[in-house]
Amino acid sequence: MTDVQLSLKHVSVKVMAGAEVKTLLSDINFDLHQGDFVTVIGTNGAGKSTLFNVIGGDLQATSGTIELAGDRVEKESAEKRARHIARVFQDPKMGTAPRMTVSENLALAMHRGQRLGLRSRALKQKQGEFARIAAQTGNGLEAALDKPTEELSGGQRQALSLLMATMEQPDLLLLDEHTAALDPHTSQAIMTLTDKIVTGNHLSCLMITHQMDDALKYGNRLIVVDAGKIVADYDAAAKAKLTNADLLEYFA
Ligand SMILES: Nc1ncnc2c1ncn2[C@@H]1O[C@H](COP(=O)(O)OP(=O)(O)OP(=O)(O)O)[C@@H](O)[C@H]1O
Repeated sequence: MTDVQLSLKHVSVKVMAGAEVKTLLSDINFDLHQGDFVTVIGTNGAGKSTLFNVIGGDLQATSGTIELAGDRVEKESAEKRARHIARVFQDPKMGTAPRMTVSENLALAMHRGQRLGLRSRALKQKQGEFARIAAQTGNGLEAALDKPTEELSGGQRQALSLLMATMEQPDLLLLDEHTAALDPHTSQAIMTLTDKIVTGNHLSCLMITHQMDDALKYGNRLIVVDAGKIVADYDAAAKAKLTNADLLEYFA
């Protein structure tokens, strides 16, 4: 576990807010190693999503460098960085094409970039494989392969987003409060699936969550973002000793 998969050095993001310069991220230094599963917590407005946006290229760093899977990417567009990064958002509607069926969505995600084709014969040939993949979710997705995703439950749709995001082993997986819109039971089911996929495939992953129990339970490292800075970084051993109450102090 020594390969650095993501490295941010002196990354700052400043934007103009009216006549004033607003600092969104300030001198972020952070290395993520291959297979690290890091939970990210912090108050509303702390800069967690901004951190994901600057890693993903939706926001450009004002200064500093970002290295991803050995490539310098801080000047690259979000589209170019997408070859390395998969992201799952809070809204289950964001990750799938609503009018397309589950099978069609899986076909689009398969072989990232090289589309499998959406002709019915090609899809039929893959039904067995799609059913096997969908069955991992444990929520009946395999019985809904021919349904448009807009007819799925939020939990099924988010499970599909997660499967699609991770199908081709991204260099980096960004989970942006991906269980926040789900009921507690469904949220836990998606977290169980997330853990299975991330740890089972040894993926490098950053996961933002407001659920302190999940921040403690999952992953091998925990970081705290506050006012645009990483103010705490707990490795697996330190994280194992943390309690819910310790984390809540960051929100006092
Ligand atoms: N493009 C932008 N221009 C100006 N301000 C921005 C921009 N993007 C984010 N901000 C501001 O930066 C701060 C950090 O926002 P961010 O969304 O990263 O917080 P967060 O930690 O993800 O919060 P939450 O937990 O509420 O999702 C906020 O004050 C937000 O309004």
